[in-house]
Amino acid sequence: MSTTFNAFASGAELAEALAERVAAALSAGITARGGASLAVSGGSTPKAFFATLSKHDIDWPKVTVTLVDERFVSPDSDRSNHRLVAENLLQNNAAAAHFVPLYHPAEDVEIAAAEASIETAAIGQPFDVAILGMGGDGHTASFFPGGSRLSEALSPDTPRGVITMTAEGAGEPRLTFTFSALSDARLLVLHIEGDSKKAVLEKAQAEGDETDMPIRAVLRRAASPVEIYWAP
Ligand SMILES: O=C1O[C@H](COP(=O)(O)O)[C@@H](O)[C@H](O)[C@H]1O
Repeated sequence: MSTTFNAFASGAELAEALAERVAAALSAGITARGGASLAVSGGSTPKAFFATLSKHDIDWPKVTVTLVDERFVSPDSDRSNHRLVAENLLQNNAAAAHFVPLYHPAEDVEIAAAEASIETAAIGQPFDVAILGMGGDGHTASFFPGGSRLSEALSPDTPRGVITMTAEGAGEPRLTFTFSALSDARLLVLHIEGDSKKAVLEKAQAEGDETDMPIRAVLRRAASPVEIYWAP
């Protein structure tokens, strides 16, 4: 599928433009289907974008927000993507949105993933918007190089849903939507910042094995066009 590269002079300019793009896509989804869905990434990159989007005038009660991936940690952990979203996105006007977490306080991560799959199945699919990030190792969502269930997560034969992942570079066990659940989002964005991430992207765009840099699966065979948003 195609990719487009949108470069901005600063993270603040990127946040404004991306929030504008996402707000328009969510409003279009609400007009067309009565509600809209937004799956967002965690990590350090999206904070400014979240803060900007949270102030947009959207019919937020009709928006369902979930996470692309999550660590198996409770929402009070500073490693929690749920916490990041609660503190930065579900604020201001966006406080009225409906949030569906991936983490559940289950006995183990497999049970949490099963519960997350059931609850997120109620969100209309495909997602109206999915915002992916990318780590310095070329992971996206929790598709980590060397991940315990990487080939299953990336396989087009694996249905939509949430599965577990463990990997050396991942820290805690992870919960992640499968490739099938993310790659056909009506608006599919890869949001990265910094020169080092641009270099990682360029490496991913060159030849090489998908499992070495799982972002390649998205760049090469996502069902939807990938809009890359980058700032230094
Ligand atoms: O582990 C994660 O990392 C990636 C990238 O995070 P960043 O801190 O380098 O921006 C993120 O997209 C993913 O959601 C998160 O769980």
